[in-house]
Amino acid sequence: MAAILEEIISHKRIEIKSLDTQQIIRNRKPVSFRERLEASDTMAVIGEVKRASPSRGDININIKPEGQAAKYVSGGVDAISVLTDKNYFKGSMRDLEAVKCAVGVPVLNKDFIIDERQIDRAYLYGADVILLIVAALDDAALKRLYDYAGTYGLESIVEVHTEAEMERALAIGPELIGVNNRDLKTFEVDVANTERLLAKYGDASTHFIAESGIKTEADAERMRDAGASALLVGETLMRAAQPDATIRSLKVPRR
Ligand SMILES: O=P(O)(O)OC[C@@H](O)[C@@H](O)c1c[nH]c2ccccc12
Repeated sequence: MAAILEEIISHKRIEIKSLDTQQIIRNRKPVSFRERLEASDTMAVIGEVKRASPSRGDININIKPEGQAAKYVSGGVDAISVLTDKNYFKGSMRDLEAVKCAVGVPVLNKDFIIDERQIDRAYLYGADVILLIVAALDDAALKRLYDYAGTYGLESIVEVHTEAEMERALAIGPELIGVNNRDLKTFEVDVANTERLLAKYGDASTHFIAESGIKTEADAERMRDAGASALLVGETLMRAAQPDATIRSLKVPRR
């Protein structure tokens, strides 16, 4: 496993020790991102609320997440991702809750999920979608957490970076696969990673979401031509003077 990811996960193991097992009343039906994606005739865009990151340092730490989310919605965003990891990304579950209260589009809890209690918490704070990072989980845990999220009606984006991870992801038959263009070992970002992986696996009956390093309309077209039907965009939107205009430019027509 990549060095930084390893460090984040070992910190996460300590952090989750203080999470309680709780009886959760399952009276909320999550909003489907997959349905929205399937109904869209343009590239779907997931806008991310990301205050900081280990590779970029502080990006926009004093942002009001609900205000940023409202700008994304006015640009026609299809979902909003909220980084909730505190230590490395300066986010929180309160950021997620604030966004959920402010918007109607599906909300993704972006974190390093290794335990069922984090999924309980995601549901409790209003998430509709969670992220499962293949590189952070063994096959049994990946399957177990994927199925557990499903019991809440939460959708999972299963994230891969390499061919080996793609094979492991496809083995559980997920509806949504995120292809990360960022190498968590070197922090290098290369949108050609999605092109390489989808050239080989693009025929699989799943939706592919291109993640990281997407800046321009030309990038969006490249990801579309590679076979992605959605984009996950963080830094570009967090730094944009007008995130709504940027989102509009990324929602390129589907093939
Ligand atoms: O800011 P960018 O380059 O647009 O990237 C967004 C998103 O892909 C990135 O934040 C991300 C992808 N996978 C993750 C896993 C954990 C934390 C963060 C991420």
